[in-house]
Amino acid sequence: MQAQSLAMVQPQSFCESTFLGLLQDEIGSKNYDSWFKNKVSLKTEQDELSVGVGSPFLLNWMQKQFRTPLTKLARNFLGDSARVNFHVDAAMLEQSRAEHKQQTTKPALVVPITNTSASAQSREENSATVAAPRKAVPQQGHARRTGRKYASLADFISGESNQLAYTASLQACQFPGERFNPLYLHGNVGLGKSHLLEGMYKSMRQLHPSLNVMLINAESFANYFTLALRDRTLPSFRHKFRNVDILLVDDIDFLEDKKVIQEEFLHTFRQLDSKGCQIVLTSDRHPRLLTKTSSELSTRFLSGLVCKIESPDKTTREQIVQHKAQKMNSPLSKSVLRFIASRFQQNVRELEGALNCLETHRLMEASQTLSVNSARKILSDLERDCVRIVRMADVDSIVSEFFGITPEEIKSASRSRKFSLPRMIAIYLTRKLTEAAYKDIGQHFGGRNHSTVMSAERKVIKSLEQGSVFKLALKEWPARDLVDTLERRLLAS
Ligand SMILES: Nc1ncnc2c1ncn2[C@@H]1O[C@H](COP(=O)(O)OP(=O)(O)OP(=O)(O)O)[C@@H](O)[C@H]1O
Repeated sequence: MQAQSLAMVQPQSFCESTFLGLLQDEIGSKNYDSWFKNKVSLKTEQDELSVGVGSPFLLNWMQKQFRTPLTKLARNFLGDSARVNFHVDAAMLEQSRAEHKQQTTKPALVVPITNTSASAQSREENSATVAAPRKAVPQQGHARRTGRKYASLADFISGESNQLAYTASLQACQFPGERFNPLYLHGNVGLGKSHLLEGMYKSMRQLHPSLNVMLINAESFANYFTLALRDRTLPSFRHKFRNVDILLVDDIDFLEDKKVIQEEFLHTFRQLDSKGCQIVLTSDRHPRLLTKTSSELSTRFLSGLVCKIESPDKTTREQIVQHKAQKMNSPLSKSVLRFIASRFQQNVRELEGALNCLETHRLMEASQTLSVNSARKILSDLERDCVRIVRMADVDSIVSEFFGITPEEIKSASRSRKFSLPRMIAIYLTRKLTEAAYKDIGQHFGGRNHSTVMSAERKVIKSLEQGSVFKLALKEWPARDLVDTLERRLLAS
């Protein structure tokens, strides 16, 4: 479209493309491309121009930044009384959510589970990741790329918190099936388990192009299995999964409580294991904490190397943030990056979120950099929105569900270990995650006194400090893993 100068335009009937062309001239192509191109909807009614945007967050920003040029321009079309109003456009909101979801879903390739013999396909075609077929019905024919870029091991920052997992991953890539089999990586959310798995996938395919490497998440495995059952294509399903050379499975905890699928996975596991194929699994918890997984399967997970990934220490966090900022070409200063690393300590996804947030603000302000004070202000807003409130009743239900007892039994007078261990842990978690005082906690847990509550709390702290194991009947759980798992569930509930 020919650019027209804003000043030259006389009141005329509204034409969206002309309006947008003029807007581009007015605010500059960069701003136009960033905030308007395919990102807004326009409607006019009498002297009002309605601008629809894709999120509530954008709404404020657009009002602040662009009301003046939009109003000025709208007057040329709608007359001197022209007004501009902004709203969140439901369709655009939906679309931006869908796009965001697409960008953040992990799987990349769809492997066909068909009746055609997998042996007819080349090994190269078989090396693939498998997407959860929630909507997409598996395609007939060859594996299809969806354009996802895999994380690479070169971008993984190693430090004390993940050194063992990182080294073991490198070893598994170099010597698949020879060193640690299975390799089981576990840790809290956002600590890099999927990153390592994808990195291994990429590296294994480069190092061993003749091997058939499969990366899949457990949910996809379950979905494909269900489809194969429905479509009576179990033989080809089994052929596909039991004929790989390397199997990398993300989020194996997804199979908890899914007996039939666990059974199927066990057979796949056994078959691959018997051939010495490398298997790598990731999970949010230690194999012993997979309480709803058959012991046959969970003991197999324990039979190789189990590595825990911890939250990164300060130095590693700083290195991660710097590395990510560099990859984004962000000019944020070292002090701002260090500030991010000091503020978000639990998981790397949060670090990334904070970095993205600050970088977006910087872009919106069209400034070269950002001061630590502005970063502090922006991130406190972000943190305030993320606070989760845990109630005592939440602790009751999460802890009792884990131990297979009722909330009433936790609060009962019984001193049996079956109830006293869950009670002790529930008291510790209540003290840690709620604002409740000892007296109120005691009251809540069956009218116990202040010193009983303090003593329960102290016992758990001691077990955590000593790295002890909690024993109940025939089961054993590393104290730290058990408490972390319950805490994570509570914070996610
Ligand atoms: N050590 C690291 N170095 C560089 N990036 C990291 C590191 N750890 C995590 N990340 C990044 O943090 C983000 C979250 O990591 P990832 O998705 O692998 O976490 P996860 O442990 O699989 O979490 P979940 O259990 O929620 O799936 C990713 O973008 C990943 O690249």
